[in-house]
Amino acid sequence: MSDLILQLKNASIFQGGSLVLSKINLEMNKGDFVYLIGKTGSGKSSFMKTLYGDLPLTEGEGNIVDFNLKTLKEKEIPFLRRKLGVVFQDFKLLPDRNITDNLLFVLKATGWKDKDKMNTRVTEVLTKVDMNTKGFKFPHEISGGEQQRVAIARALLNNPELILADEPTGNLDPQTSIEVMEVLQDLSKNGNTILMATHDYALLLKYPRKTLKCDDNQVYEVVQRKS
Ligand SMILES: Nc1ncnc2c1ncn2[C@@H]1O[C@H](COP(=O)(O)OP(=O)(O)OP(=O)(O)O)[C@@H](O)[C@H]1O
Repeated sequence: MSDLILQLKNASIFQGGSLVLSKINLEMNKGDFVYLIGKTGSGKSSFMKTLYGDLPLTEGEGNIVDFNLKTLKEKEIPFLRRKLGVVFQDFKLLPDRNITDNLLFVLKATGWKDKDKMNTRVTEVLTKVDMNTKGFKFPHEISGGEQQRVAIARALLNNPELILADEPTGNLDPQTSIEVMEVLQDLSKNGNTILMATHDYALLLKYPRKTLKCDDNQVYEVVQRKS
């Protein structure tokens, strides 16, 4: 099996007919961690949306976890999403049920049937983010950082081949951002592949990794200087 998880060749991204990003070229292999940075409105979210099938790719080529983004059909999108773990800035937990039920809901929706296996899987992912003792709590009863850790656990449920994190620390204070970042770093050390959009430069300095910048409709690699 190839280690290539994501490949974009001259991929251009449009919103409402306007060019947002032109001719992106990118390869990500299993285990890579890549940052996507850029000012507000520079196209980070549009880039992410294209990768999880929310925005069609109309120009250039794109392959992600064995799906062709150019020919992706509406009915294939749920199957693409099952191979991706998507984490958003605003956590997107269901407010009307506790943490365990939030995760069980996703397992049910993605075809899991065996109750014991489902409970085991929920325990496994909550343990990875150190939230296993809080499964009975409702989202409003835990902090923002804890909610984001649960959202990461939810993204891990189906063993995704690629984690797409769109400003995962955008709503968190600096200390809590570091706690969430430590979780992502641990996942990366354990072989997970992660693309993270952020505008938090403090995190880039603390955890230097390959960095792509969206600016002036282009995406280019930024080389961080070691001080
Ligand atoms: N649904 C839409 N229809 C039309 N234009 C859009 C739409 N969504 C975003 N845009 C435009 O596309 C450009 C890129 O927006 P995008 O949200 O991808 O940027 P971003 O870098 O993620 O910004 P932010 O950090 O604020 O989320 C902006 O000019 C924005 O106004």
